[in-house]
Amino acid sequence: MSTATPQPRGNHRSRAETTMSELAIQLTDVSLKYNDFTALDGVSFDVEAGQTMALLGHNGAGKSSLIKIILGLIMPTSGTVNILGQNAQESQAHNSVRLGYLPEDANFYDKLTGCEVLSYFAALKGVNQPRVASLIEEFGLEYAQHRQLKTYSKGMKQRLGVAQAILSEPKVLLLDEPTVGLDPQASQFLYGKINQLKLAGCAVVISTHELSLAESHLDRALIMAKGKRLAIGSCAELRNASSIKTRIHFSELSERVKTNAYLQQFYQDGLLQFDADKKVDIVKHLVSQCQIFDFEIKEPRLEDIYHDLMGQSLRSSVEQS
Ligand SMILES: Nc1ncnc2c1ncn2[C@@H]1O[C@H](COP(=O)(O)OP(=O)(O)OP(=O)(O)O)[C@@H](O)[C@H]1O
Repeated sequence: MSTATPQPRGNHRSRAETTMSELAIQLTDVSLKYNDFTALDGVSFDVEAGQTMALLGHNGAGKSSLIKIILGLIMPTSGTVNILGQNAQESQAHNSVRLGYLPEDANFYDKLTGCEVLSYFAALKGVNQPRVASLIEEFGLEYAQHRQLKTYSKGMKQRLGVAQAILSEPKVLLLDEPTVGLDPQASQFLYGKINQLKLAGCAVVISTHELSLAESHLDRALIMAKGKRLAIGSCAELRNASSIKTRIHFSELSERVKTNAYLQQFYQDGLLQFDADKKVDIVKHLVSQCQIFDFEIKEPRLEDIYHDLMGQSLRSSVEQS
């Protein structure tokens, strides 16, 4: 089983350089049992302020359970959870303003209007009415704000749910499958909003099955399988952990590549195929030694990496049984 452990990350500071106060979310060795069933098994990860972490995994992998633990809604059976520098359970009341949460299948009382729902949460969180009005407008719900929720479509309810989650401009935002039911424009708008919050220092955790959408917006991903951490890292780090090769296609004659002492080991079926961490060296050789400038690099997408790592995990658990 491949596991990408957190390495010093491109633009990000290494763990040693990150001070405790910048770690918005910190879970250490967290396990959770529902009666005899182990839903989470020794999961550790952290999220820095201003970073987006995607939670990925099969149905029942434990993503929603992790989010509820971060919120302090359920207690882990063991392990520690620190949110914004405080223990999650002890600081639950205080955190209700600093944390924003969109539950999976968010359901509000459907006799209320959209405006009433947001105003209710605004009152709970001490948020003023102009903020409610501006979110209703931004999320394209102005025309329906005085209609009861039972007249809303799924996507309209989801927009309202996301508006509710970011109402108090939280320091930690937890979104459980936020793009389900959203049309492509609304999804892009949501990720745009998330980017704004990140710039303001918000740590964002998104549980999602929509990998291609999440890929360009996440800083790191945590891949869960059967309650365990399967892999964690940036897309580049996960690529390195995956067995899927990066490929370079070139339109020019490949004779120079075939005969190059370094490149020939990666040459196969008319293209170069190699592990992601060799990319820089290979491109340097192509350009400086072979004078080949017209080529296309095809890196594995997050979805391919996900399936590969899940497959490796499945094979390893079959071998162990
Ligand atoms: N209250 C509960 N009582 C018993 N088992 C539970 C409870 N809540 C969740 N589980 C179990 O814990 C496991 C993890 O559930 P969880 O909802 O965290 O998964 P998930 O990764 O969010 O799944 P999905 O992608 O389907 O939403 C599942 O096997 C689920 O059946």
